[in-house]
Amino acid sequence: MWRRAAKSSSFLPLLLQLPKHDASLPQRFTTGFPFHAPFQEKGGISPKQVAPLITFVLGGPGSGKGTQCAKIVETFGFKHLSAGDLLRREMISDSEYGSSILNTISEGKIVPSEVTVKLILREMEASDNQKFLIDGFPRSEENRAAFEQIVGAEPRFVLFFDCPEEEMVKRVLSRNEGRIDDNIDTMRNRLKVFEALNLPVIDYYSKKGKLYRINAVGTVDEIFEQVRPVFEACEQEAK
Ligand SMILES: Nc1ncnc2c1ncn2[C@@H]1O[C@H](COP(=O)(O)OP(=O)(O)OP(=O)(O)O)[C@@H](O)[C@H]1O
Ligand SMILES: Nc1ccn([C@H]2C[C@H](O)[C@@H](COP(=O)(O)O)O2)c(=O)n1
Ligand SMILES: [Mg+2]
Repeated sequence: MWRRAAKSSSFLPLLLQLPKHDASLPQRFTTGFPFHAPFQEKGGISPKQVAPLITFVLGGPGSGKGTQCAKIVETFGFKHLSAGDLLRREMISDSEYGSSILNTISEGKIVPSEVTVKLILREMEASDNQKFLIDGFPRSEENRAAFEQIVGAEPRFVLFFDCPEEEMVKRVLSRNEGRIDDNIDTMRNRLKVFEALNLPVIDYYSKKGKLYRINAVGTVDEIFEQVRPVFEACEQEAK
């Protein structure tokens, strides 16, 4: 569907650079990671052939995802990939897609999935870390399906920072980081998009038994004390 829509989109040139399946290429260069390879085999397997541990971090705008990710990185050594940060970086780079991303973010809408997945995949491939916190993604069912299709992997678990709207509005409007979407009009749209597109994804992971709901009201440290045991349990499992 996105491909058809993309025909008249200014995102099209970027979409055309997406990795395509080519049986003559090593899988790593076609789908990013050889997720279906026998990861546990001993000997001769490069670090890139270890299955990555992926955690999605979801929640409404201003719910505190980025703030908590910083603490998770510090405590548990994950690589933090914020989809919004990657898009903002692409937006201010020389990329010809910058203005399309800017318009989409200014309106509080969602950038085509394949663009965002490509940016995430590039960072995953460039990283030596095998533990990824993917923040603000997937924002829609389309995001989720594109990740599964292009990267070929699923998250081990998903965090959901559950925060009341009025608290999110208050936090976003006092964030003061110069973000183009930190204004009341864009925030209203972002909240609508969150409810219409993001909540169904959260529901999907809940039904799969992968969702950890975190009460996102309280101090940063209080909230982190709910997050910590999730990662400690994950570390125990890996031993
Ligand atoms: N527990 C908290 N209590 C009060 N303020 C908080 C708390 N956690 C984060 N903040 C502040 O709220 C603002 C939004 O937090 P943050 O950027 O982490 O949210 P986010 O979920 O990543 O938002 P977005 O989706 O817009 O990127 C920041 O200014 C941050 O310092
Ligand atoms: N999966 C994503 C993530 C982000 N965006 C765009 C639209 C968001 O409003 C904006 C800011 O993201 P945040 O920093 O709040 O995570 O970036 C998107 O289109 N798709
Ligand atoms: Mg954020």
